[in-house]
Amino acid sequence: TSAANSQAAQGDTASANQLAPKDLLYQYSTINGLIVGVDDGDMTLGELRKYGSMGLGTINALDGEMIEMDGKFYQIDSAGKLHVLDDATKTPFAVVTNFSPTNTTTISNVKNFSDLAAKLQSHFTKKNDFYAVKITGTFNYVKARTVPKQQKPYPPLTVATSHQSEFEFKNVKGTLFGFYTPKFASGINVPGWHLHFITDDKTSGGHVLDLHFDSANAQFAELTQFQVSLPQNKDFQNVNLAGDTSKDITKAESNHK
Ligand SMILES: C[C@@H](O)[C@](C)(O)C(=O)O
Ligand SMILES: [Zn+2]
Repeated sequence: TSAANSQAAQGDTASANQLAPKDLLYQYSTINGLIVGVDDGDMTLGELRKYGSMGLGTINALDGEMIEMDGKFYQIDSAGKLHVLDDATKTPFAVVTNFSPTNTTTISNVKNFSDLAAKLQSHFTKKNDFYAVKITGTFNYVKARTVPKQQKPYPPLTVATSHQSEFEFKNVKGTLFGFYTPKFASGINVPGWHLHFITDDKTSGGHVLDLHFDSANAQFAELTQFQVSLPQNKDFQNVNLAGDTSKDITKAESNHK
């Protein structure tokens, strides 16, 4: 009947325009997948955008760092150069959200990464939610890395990151974006803070290893929904993901020097 058809049409329209909930953390694959070298995925960035407008990750063959800003995906390659990624690009690991910050604050006198983490956490009311944060401003110093493209058979992430390029930005205008994952989800995602960086002039950036700055603006979103899309390829489905990877995650994700 025409009523049923119009109802169905409305339904289709709604689903077509349906944005993922603003309190959802959506990820494709797990950090343990990358840790053991599952560096190819089947999720395209065009598909990933349906779940979030802001995010981070990498692209197939672990070819550099990826950051999503307002629905646009960027790669920072091992030379530290930024490229716009097209929707057909695939990712083996990405974390996104429809970023709708619920509160904004100024973060000041940040000495290093762990000081930033402590200052951010002081704004959290709940210890076991996920959070997204966007930090904008001029940073006195940002140290960021980019991983080089890997060849098959892909090595563990700790091996790939042992060949990473590191870049030091001084008095740089840019944006840090990333997520806080509670420790209980370690292995599915990176426990604590995982931040990527993009310069305002969109020429460079990377995975944040360390930083210090006088003052910047921070916007937070509390994420109470958590969705993991599990790759159905044999690479992911055949590996053992049950090991304790906490030491490897720390080694691969944090600053060494
Ligand atoms: C490419 C990697 O450096 C990644 C996914 O950003 C990470 O593990 O931090
Ligand atoms: Zn990263």
